[in-house]
Amino acid sequence: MTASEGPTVGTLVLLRHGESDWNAKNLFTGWVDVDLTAKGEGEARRGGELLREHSLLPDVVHTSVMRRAIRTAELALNAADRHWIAVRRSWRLNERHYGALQGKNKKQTLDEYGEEQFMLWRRSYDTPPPPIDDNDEWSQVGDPRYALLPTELMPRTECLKDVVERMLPYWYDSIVPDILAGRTVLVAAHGNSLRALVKHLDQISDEAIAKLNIPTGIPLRYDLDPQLRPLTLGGTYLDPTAAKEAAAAVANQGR
Ligand SMILES: O=C(O)[C@@H](CO)OP(=O)(O)O
Repeated sequence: MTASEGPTVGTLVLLRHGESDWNAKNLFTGWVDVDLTAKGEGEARRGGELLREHSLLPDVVHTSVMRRAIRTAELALNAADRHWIAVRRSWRLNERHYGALQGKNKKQTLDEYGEEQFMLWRRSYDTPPPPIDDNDEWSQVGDPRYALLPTELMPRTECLKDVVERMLPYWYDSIVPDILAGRTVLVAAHGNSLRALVKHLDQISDEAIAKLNIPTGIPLRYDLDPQLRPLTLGGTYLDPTAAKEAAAAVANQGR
């Protein structure tokens, strides 16, 4: 980690949702709107306690439009006694759309396609999985929450590059103004949408981002300078030991 000198303009806190039903079942999830497990609810509450213990109290929260992120934000903010802050949501913070892999078991996919193809789909920057069929039971076509989304923006699959491209307009238009106003901003989202944001913030190369995994439920703090560059590259997890272990577990999924 390197630190640069200079004034802080604002503080960003990234929080990946707690364990979901499909994390527990080891299934590719993407845009499927699964709920938190009891363990995931506990992780979300613990995330909020960490915020309180570190006096890191959000003024505003941005979430995806998916239940697991929305509920994580609510549970965490409740635990931090900040349940009353302003909330904004966008599909642009959604998890990466996992295409035809949605609903598939990660271990079975690894066994069927082999390590190289599995990791290409999971962690390469620019290789999306095959697109999901509109009639697939795990397709989001027809989901009312995307009714106003122009058809050409509705993904059928995404690689991380696609996520960076669809996430950045929301970052610049909605999150950055809150940061520049000096607010402490909580973003409650997903493993891959947060990897996309961290890639942008830390200017991580297309190759190196493959190795970065974000643990569930542990707040990651970024203090940003006026150019929105992190004062500490990689940010700071509020519980670094737990974060290291949990990130390694994410990396090993499927095995
Ligand atoms: O299934 C998913 O949508 C994601 C996050 O849970 O998984 P992965 O870490 O394999 O990209």
